[in-house]
Amino acid sequence: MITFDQVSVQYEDMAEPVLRDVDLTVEEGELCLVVGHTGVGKSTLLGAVNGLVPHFTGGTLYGRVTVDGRDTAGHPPRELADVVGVVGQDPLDGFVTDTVEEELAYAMEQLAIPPATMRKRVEETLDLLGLADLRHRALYELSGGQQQRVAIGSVLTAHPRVLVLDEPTSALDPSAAEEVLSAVTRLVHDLGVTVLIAEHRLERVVQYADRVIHLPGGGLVTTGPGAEVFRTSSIAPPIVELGRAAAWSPLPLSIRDARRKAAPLRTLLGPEPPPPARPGTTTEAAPILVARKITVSYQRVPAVREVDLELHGGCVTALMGRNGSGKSSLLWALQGSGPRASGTVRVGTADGGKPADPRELSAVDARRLVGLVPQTPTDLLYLESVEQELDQADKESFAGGSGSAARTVLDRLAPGIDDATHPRDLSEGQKLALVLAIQLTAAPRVVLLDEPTRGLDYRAKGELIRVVDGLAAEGRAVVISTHDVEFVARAADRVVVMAEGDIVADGPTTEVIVASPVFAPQVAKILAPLPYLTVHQVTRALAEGEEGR
Ligand SMILES: Nc1ncnc2c1ncn2[C@@H]1O[C@H](COP(=O)(O)OP(=O)(O)OP(=O)(O)O)[C@@H](O)[C@H]1O
Ligand SMILES: Nc1ncnc2c1ncn2[C@@H]1O[C@H](COP(=O)(O)OP(=O)(O)OP(=O)(O)O)[C@@H](O)[C@H]1O
Repeated sequence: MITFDQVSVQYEDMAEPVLRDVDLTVEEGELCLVVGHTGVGKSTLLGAVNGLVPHFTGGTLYGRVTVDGRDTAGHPPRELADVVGVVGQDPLDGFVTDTVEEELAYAMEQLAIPPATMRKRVEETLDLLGLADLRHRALYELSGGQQQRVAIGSVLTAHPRVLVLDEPTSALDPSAAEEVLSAVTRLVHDLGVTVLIAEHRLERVVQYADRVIHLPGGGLVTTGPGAEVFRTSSIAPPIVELGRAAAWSPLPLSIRDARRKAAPLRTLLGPEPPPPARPGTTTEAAPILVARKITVSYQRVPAVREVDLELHGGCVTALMGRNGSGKSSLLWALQGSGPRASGTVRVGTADGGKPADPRELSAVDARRLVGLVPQTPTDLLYLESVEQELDQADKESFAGGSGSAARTVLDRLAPGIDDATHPRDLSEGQKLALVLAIQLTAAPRVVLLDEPTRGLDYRAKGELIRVVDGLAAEGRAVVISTHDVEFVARAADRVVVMAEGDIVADGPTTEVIVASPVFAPQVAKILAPLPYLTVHQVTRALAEGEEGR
């Protein structure tokens, strides 16, 4: 269905080609998972399938890509739209109409599908993706996850024979992600649709993949069954890390298979409580931020309802909850620039002065109290090069800055980004790393991160955890709004769960997520009822057990 014949892609300002002499065949009805580190070329590979690369991205494509027999060199994306449906990383980028219903119908209109069929498919898709209540909503009024659902729905309605999904679940809550992926799997099994998915949260997708396409770097592409590729790959979901640590063979890729193999491991770990998942930072007694009765409404519809929240220095809090439950709205209200219908926010200053409401300060002063990295980080990038962005951040931080603080953070999160690169040309993960670096340079006392792990690979997430640990150790309060349960298991001391604008759970991470069918990480599911969250806890417990003998 898809063939790559000696394909190389070279972008103008890069020394090396992103893809080099790639040969690849994807059969009809196959679901292939595309994996690789940030910036390695996954989006480029996917973009070549519908001609987006190089028709829209620039650069040069050598060799030949065909889809359903059509050569993409001679067919721009528009002429492939009846065969290939594409969902890109940023849903807003792809929207062409104004409302949910219009967007779901748009692709079908272009293909001149009869109105009665269109109606039926729109209704089916609204139900499938839980969008029925939002059908008349303007797209820009939706939460990030709701937008991603629409983007996926608008492609599914056209019933393409090839689906190309670039991180389709990055903004979805865990249940929505599962629903979308099982719907896609149904299309594969029942209709023979061919699917390519690039995804960093492998824990969500490995069990659905027929085959894994691995980009190890250097423009190379290798493929094989998941159980083989993950035996040695440098990126692996927790289930694979656990399987490797326990020497399970063949490597299980579903929770069910892993649980079957895990009985001896459970016995070995025994009844003792696991070692802590995180290095305990000492939490300060007095809160840095106190929010009381925060309410946020849009056109009088409440998104956040009278929420009370206290944030302590040294503590990392994860903010979780379904798409549209009010997480982003709460963060922006705390930071001061978002709408707040009522309620108060008080943030203590570093010098022990009178607590202030960030909403009442100048933007620069507010940013030293509360920093927020938004869900679409590109909103904060407006200069011409990476170097200019970093310099600007250093200038706005402490008294002028030394000119290298922002670069240091960036290099930890995503090494090797050239100063001269235009921020627009960075991969999604690289953009996020840049914005994080810029915000963290101002060293605010309260750091709010909205979905920071979108587009980050495991290595970058590990770095982000170290950065976050560092912030907590310096006595800052950190809040991370996220759907990434594996990240929460490793990064958070406390979990706050929102539902329909209210806080419905608040407690230590282990207590809140271990027994939750939605929020439990893979290790917890595999080892239940033992309260383990991370592979690291398991390997440490095993090592301590060895020493004890
Ligand atoms: N239009 C472009 N012009 C110049 N360079 C580009 C362009 N698009 C991507 N690149 C560069 O090519 C490399 C591969 O980018 P690509 O987006 O394919 O990576 P990726 O594996 O999808 O990354 P991520 O996991 O972060 O999405 C990156 O170094 C990126 O900076
Ligand atoms: N500008 C707006 N106008 C109208 N409604 C809005 C607007 N922004 C958000 N909403 C609605 O408010 C509710 C809360 O949105 P919010 O973005 O805070 O949710 P969230 O928990 O961050 O979601 P996600 O996990 O999908 O990012 C949602 O139902 C959303 O549709």
